[in-house]
Amino acid sequence: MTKNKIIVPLDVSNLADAIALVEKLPQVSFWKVGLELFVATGSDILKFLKYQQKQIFLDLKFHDIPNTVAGACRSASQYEVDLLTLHATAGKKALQAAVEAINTAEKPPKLLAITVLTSFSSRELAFDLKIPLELPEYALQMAILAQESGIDGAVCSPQEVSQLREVCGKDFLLVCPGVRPSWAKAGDQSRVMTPLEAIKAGADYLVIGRPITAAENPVEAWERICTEIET
Ligand SMILES: O=c1ccn([C@@H]2O[C@H](COP(=O)(O)O)[C@@H](O)[C@H]2O)c(=O)[nH]1
Repeated sequence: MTKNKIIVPLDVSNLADAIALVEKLPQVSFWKVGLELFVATGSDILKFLKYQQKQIFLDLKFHDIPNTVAGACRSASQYEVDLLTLHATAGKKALQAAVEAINTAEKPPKLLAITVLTSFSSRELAFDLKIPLELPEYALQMAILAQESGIDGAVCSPQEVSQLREVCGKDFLLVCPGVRPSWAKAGDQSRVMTPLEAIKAGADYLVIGRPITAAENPVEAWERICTEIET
């Protein structure tokens, strides 16, 4: 079912607001917990989502030396979340250490490597970060690095997903934020596509936040997106 492909981020600053959002949208089966909420509430929100039998994407984007990344992944594994992120730019040794660290967990999460944050434009990548490759090529190289290190999948913009799918194959999980229906504002996202375009391009999951959570009527926004994808 297409709606199971949509992950909604709980980008709020406290547990009460997070619970209110989950209760407002009982149709959503997959929620993302990111830095803002996890730093504020720790594992309480994860326990709540587990109790509600929701799937959980813990998006903490680890980026550190191999030993520290491994320790963070080991600690995160205890929560039995479904997806967990780290940056591909942490490098091969850190990626491999992460894979090894979660292997001993009872129910290890799928690890996803961030390729290039969807808020980045080509211009920022070239001029601010001084990356000498074109953005799509750089995102692809980050995904290949992750795959060769044993990581399960990547987070990328929908604009790069078809190329990553072609090179990395059907079993490599591709999760896309930077998704905007035609009627929603892009905000700080630079590399966007509509939900239908992103699915057609080969994304396994779409992360759609503000178009739903900041809408006047989140339930209506969710249903509108599901209808757009299904038709
Ligand atoms: O490259 C990335 C990686 C993660 N994100 C996260 O996804 C959501 C997107 O929310 P919107 O409101 O739909 O913009 C947010 O939690 C980000 O931290 C991303 O946007 N890009």
